[in-house]
Amino acid sequence: MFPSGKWKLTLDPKLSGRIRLSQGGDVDLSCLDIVSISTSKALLWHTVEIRARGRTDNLSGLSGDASEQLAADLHAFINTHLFDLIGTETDHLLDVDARLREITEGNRQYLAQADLGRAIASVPGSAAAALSHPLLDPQLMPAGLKASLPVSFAMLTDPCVRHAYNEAFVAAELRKFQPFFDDLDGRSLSDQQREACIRLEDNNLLVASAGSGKSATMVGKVAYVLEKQLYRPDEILLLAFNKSAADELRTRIARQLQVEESALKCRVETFHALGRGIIEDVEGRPPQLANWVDHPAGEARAIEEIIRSLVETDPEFARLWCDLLVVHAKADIPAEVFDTEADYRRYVSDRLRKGEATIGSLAGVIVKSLQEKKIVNWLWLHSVAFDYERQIAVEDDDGTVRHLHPDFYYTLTDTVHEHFALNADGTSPIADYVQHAESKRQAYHRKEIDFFETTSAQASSETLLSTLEAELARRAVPFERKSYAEITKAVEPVVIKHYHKLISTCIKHIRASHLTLDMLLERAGTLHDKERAKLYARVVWMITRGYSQRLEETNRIDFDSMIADAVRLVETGRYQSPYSLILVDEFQDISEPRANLIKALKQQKAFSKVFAVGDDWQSIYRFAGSDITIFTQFEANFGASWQGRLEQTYRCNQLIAETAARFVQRNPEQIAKSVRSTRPAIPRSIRVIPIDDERGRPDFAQACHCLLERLDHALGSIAAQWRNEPDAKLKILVLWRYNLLDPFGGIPPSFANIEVSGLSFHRAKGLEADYTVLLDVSEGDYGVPSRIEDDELLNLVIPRPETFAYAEERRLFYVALTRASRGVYLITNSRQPSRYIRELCEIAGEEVRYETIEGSALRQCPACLVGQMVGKRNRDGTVFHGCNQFPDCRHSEGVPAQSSAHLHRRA
Ligand SMILES: Nc1ncnc2c1ncn2[C@@H]1O[C@H](COP(=O)(O)OP(=O)(O)OP(=O)(O)O)[C@@H](O)[C@H]1O
Repeated sequence: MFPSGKWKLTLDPKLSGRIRLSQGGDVDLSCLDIVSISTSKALLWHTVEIRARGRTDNLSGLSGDASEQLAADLHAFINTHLFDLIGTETDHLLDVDARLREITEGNRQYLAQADLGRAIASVPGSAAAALSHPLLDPQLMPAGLKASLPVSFAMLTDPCVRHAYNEAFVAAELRKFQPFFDDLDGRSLSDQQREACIRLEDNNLLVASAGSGKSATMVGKVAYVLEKQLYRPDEILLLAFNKSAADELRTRIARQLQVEESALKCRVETFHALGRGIIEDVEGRPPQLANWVDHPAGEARAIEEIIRSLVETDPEFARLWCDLLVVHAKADIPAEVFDTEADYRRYVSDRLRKGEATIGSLAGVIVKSLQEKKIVNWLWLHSVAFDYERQIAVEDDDGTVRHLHPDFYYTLTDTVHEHFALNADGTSPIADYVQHAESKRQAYHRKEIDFFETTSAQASSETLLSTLEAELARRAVPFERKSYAEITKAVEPVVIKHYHKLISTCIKHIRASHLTLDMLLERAGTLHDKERAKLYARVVWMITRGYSQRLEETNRIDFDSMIADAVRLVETGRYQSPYSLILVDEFQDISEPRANLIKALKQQKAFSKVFAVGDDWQSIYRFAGSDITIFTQFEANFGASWQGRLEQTYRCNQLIAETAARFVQRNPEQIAKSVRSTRPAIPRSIRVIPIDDERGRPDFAQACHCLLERLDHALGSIAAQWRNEPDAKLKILVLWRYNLLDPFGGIPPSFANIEVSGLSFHRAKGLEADYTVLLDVSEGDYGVPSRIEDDELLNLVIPRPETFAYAEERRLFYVALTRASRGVYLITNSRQPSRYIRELCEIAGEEVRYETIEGSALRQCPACLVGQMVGKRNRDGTVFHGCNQFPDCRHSEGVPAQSSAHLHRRA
């Protein structure tokens, strides 16, 4: 299972400052050439990565402890050699002393280890090389050696001395550069922004929060280092997540530096453009990218074509893929995994709801459980004729006639099939169920009805469908599998689309991490729905093979291969990086290949620095291959670092900022931050508008239009309070989880006082408005949180799966909540309000206002927090108030407590 095969590492002092790596042949790496040692976790094991000048080696197949130990041993071995060099090669130590004193005198600049290294690297001799080595660890230095060095060396050997120097430097610099920061990028920077501009350790991570001015800080940092002449403009690289972000950053930097954009010498790029540029630079022509790379829909189309050709040429694949679509469209998650029974019931009912990808309903049947659905879909797939819950009259011993409704009745052979909720030991989680099952068995037996049963235990042990098939085959029931065309016509397009998206993500991970089928199958065994996971593992493995073949045959590469090629060119030294300061925006969305490119650039150019800015609360691209742990475990990836915070938000008022922050931090895995707003809390600026759903789904589009009319009117009437220019309008963002909710058909209406735009939660990232309207904040597969996105299959390929339920959906909702400065409107299906609304109410209490679309206050249920108290009438005509979420919430007022449930039921 180890992709890179066996390896052996020899750390032997007799090798005179070299380590020997045997991996096929022997290679001796000089300790002086090694620039970094890091550990990372792949799917099943940990890896130690050794980066040396011109090469990178990965030692994989280690346990977590073993990788830590090996990294520590390597680190110690290299340092022992460095100390030997410093202790024995003393000729140039006085020169080093002079350089150190020169650089520290007059507190002219922030001093990172790299700056000291850069200063003394020009001194000849190995002692200076050892002292400027990036892995030099003063804590390991023998006390005797430390004491023998000149006083100035304390900057190198005593972290406290350098720290104290830098603290004093930052304080002085804040004073000195006050006028500079007072007017930067059109605003006065906060203290935290200023400090982030000044700090320049070897590795820097700025942990921000929504609306905290990350872009202003990046602009400020570039302006500051250029003002100080610490770098030339062409030594600075800024990496943005997408083209529009790169364009905006470029414009703002050029404006700040007062140069034409075309004359800007700092590079502001996307990863895509950077990778392409590196390859073009070395090879003299741009990389030959697959034709789907530049089109968002192109990749899905390519995957679709690969699937189609596999279906035509490989019967095994066709069988697996169809089973996946029809029988295993969604995971069967056991009840124990859900927080409450109500959650589980909702989950099951969502998956069974008519018209939602249920082959079962196409077969004319609405079933009661997910396992029954699996059976129905299997029967449909094999064209087996059956009746669901057909009524059968059975006479008991005493002559009374009972009517039974067996789950399945096979008309061709008059066979009855019951699917019992029984455990492997014959017990059942449902009271009296065992007796009930037994009485059914006996009744069929008495009436000599041909009968067989399946059980929940078989579903868990993956033998349900094989048992069903064997029982039917024994009775010579004919099977005829539906054609691929029939299947794709019957399966809802969203199911296919969902699989395409999942497959696309998995292909990236499988190729980037060289995952094998065995590894995927091993992971599949750890998921809840193992049968589905194993099936999917085989399917995605075959598609990945087809995908790689297609690239090879056409001599093309995809985006990740392009980045990997660029990394190779950097690591082997064929590309010489000009960048000494690399700034990375939206670092929370970084993927492994992109992180590798940053590391390669950083390691190649000696003494270069990385400044990454991001907000782990806004990491929303796990589907596109991002790995949040590169951010949360920054030091393990990049080495010792300074980590700063931006905790002041300039956007949301304090109520929204604080509520959203507490909401997202309910996931303990998110980094803890305190968020303060520069805008005071606007009371009740979070509003919930429940919409009734009398005829099927509530009409969110109509509700949205009514609300916009109302806002336009209301804001127009107080225009004097906010209008600063005659034509000014307030900005309203209408946001939705899925594009099918777009109430404007792509063209938002225009109003006198408000400027409306609409887009998905994902696309709203980075945008801001005065008010936001969030549509369909309801429970459901396509609701908030979206259940469909949280497919456990993603955990087959993600190195460190998240354990907190709907972690990414929570962050996405946080992004949506934090776009507004003045107010957020949450429009919800009154029958299925999102659990997230309840959480906001728990956090903000009375500050969340329930109202009608016209703006009249509604009375929120104090018990469940998501329902409203509505007037109800008893049979005797007396009136009481009860929660409209009955029976999920039984709260009522105005009736004696003991009889309230009873009255509700009648009401
Ligand atoms: N020092 C400052 N003083 C006043 N306003 C500021 C300051 N810094 C940033 N802002 C403003 O705060 C708002 C948010 O800034 P920006 O868009 O850079 O934040 P962000 O951290 O990138 O937000 P998000 O991550 O939510 O997209 C902008 O309107 C910006 O002009």
